Amino acid sequence: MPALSAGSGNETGLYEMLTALPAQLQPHVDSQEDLTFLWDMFGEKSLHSLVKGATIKKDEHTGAIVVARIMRGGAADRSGLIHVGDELREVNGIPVEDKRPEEIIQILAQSQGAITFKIIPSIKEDVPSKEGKMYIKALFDYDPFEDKAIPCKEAGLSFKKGDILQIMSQDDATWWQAKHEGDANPRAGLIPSKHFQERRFALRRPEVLVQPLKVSNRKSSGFRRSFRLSRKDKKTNKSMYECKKSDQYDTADVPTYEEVSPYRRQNNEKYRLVVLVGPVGVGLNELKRKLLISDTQHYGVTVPHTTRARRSQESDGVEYIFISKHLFETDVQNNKFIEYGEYKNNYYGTSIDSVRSVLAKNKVCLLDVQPHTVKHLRTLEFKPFVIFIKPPSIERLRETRRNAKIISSRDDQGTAKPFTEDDFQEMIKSAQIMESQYGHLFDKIIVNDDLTVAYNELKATFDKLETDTYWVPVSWLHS
Ligand SMILES: Nc1ncnc2c1ncn2[C@@H]1O[C@H](COP(=O)(O)OP(=O)(O)OP(=O)(O)O)[C@@H](O)[C@H]1O
Repeated sequence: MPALSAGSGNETGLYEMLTALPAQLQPHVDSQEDLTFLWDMFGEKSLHSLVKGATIKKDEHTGAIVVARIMRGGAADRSGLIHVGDELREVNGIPVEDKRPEEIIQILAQSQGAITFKIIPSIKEDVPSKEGKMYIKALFDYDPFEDKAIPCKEAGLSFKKGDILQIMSQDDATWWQAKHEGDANPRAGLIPSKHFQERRFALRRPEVLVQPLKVSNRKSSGFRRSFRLSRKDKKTNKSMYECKKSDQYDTADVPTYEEVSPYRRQNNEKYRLVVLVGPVGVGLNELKRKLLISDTQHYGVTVPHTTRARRSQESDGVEYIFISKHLFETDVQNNKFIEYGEYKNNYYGTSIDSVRSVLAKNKVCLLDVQPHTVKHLRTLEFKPFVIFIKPPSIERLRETRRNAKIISSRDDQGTAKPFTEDDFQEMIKSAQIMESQYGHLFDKIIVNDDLTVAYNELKATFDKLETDTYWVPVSWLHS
């Protein structure tokens, strides 16, 4: 650890901080905002690892060189000797008050052996915080080296969508400090705060986020056997299943971070709802069917509602729940449907109660919906686990789907037809849009290339879901 010794005697509160080994410098750190450089120190206990410790800046008003930021868990933080706002007076006996930060870099770069810092502590007391107890799930990819706003790129923490981060400090409203969950390295890195990132996304949104899920002008998209139904009505080219029309565009959603907590299902709890999402024809029904027949006692699916007349071979509550148009419309008004739509002058829909009834039988409910409805299902009651079934490359689609058939609304009878090249292209395009627009809601992505491989992966995912611990939104854990 850096040693602390008395200052020059007559200056009360003046520190000298000694580091045991030469400092490692970051001479090419960009000088952005008001921050100028980052110094690194070796602690006695980590002689072989470079530990980034703190950043400094020139105070705009006083011109003093002050400590701008202490990286949580780094050597400076663990030494407990320096704090944000402390003034740096000397480096190796050389006064730095009138120096520019770049010149201080030079002094440090030329230093050999132990480095002595002379620091005047700031008067401000550290406010105790609940640091290190908050976890967030990142909903976007972040690379500090691509970020023009970050005050110090080297101090940044890169992460990928879906990573779990432990928040170490929220003292700064713009730049939080965080580390990857489970990372043995105690030092935190800078990440944009939620508020700051939301503002940036909001400014960028026109190109990046608002991309309606409209694939082409072709009126394809089959009538789904599962009553996910078609994406668009054949004649009107309108989505048949809609909760709220505006949801399709999700302009209000700016995915940045979500606070999460670990959750493991207890034996006496209901199963988590499993939501399957994917483009038309990707094989959702096929995978769902295989799961269902693998254990009919364990897996279940919802029974859809319809206003069409019951056929002689059908039973109410088996193929469909048959209800009147009036009742259906009342239920729509009362938000009873997760999705609903109109096909050939009849309504079809999946009700929230139909999901509840599967779960009440102590079964795993397999539900496939359009991705924009997922956010309505993300509740404490359902704790949904969302699986995106993704198509493989177009070459693999051509190879694997040679004998497969798609039910297309281009055919009024809803009969199955072999896949066309257009079907493949639309499937891939639609999957890309789904992933870019809703990828932050997916807990798992399974590529349906070889059916058996995809099924085995799906089955393994289900098995783990029942026993393993997962990060879920904190709001799901407290009623
Ligand atoms: N991995 C695969 N390899 C080969 N054929 C597949 C594969 N997955 C699914 N299929 C076949 O592709 C066709 C479409 O699959 P499926 O009906 O399950 O798609 P879907 O996504 O549920 O679409 P829809 O909701 O329109 O029915 C079926 O003939 C199915 O057997």
